[in-house]
Amino acid sequence: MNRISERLYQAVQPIWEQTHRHPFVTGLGDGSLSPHTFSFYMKQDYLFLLEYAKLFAIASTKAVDLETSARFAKLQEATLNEEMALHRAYAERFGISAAELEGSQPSFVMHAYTSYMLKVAYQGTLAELVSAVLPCMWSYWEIGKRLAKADGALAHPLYGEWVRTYSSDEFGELAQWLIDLLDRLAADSSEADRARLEQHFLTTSKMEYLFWEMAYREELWPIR
Ligand SMILES: Cc1ncc(CO)c(N)n1
Repeated sequence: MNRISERLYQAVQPIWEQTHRHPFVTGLGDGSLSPHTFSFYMKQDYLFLLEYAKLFAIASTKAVDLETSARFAKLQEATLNEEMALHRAYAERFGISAAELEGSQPSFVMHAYTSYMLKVAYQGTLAELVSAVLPCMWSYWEIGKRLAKADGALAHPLYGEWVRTYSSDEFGELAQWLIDLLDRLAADSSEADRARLEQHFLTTSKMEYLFWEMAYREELWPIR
């Protein structure tokens, strides 16, 4: 099969490599990241995941077969109750309540990123939706795997749990399922359709980078 995922992976390499070198990401691995900055990130990521989970609900309604529809419904459930539970547990350690997390002020980048994906989800095909949401999962898996190899990163008292979550086989299987699904959905698509999928994938890969940058700068909006 002509796997579109291979083409997408090649296309985003320059962006993903920049992401691996970003000081927020390297700081998670060597423990040099400030806890205050991490807590800022957690609040934005909590708002992000609340919107991200909705994308899976939309995907579930766009899926044709039972298995795909059910997997997306389960993915929404796991995002809200498992991935976001990690954030709630982290927040508690910082003395931030779940209500406070949900009531955080949304940053410009969080807003722009989730709005883009929701637009694609409402207007596009299931393949388009998947191509837009895939960099989130796939790039986190790549980051998790890379950080897991850094000395002491898995055992770090503050950031170890983050690294363990995103480098886990369980998270990797989810990402791989989404990659394989996109390959199947795009198997017979035209070059014009494939180019559109690549555009979404590039756009949200850049948004991922900007999300790290926003968190590192603790920037809510570039203008007051
Ligand atoms: C911004 C962002 N991208 C990806 C993930 C992984 O689901 C996450 N939690 N947050």
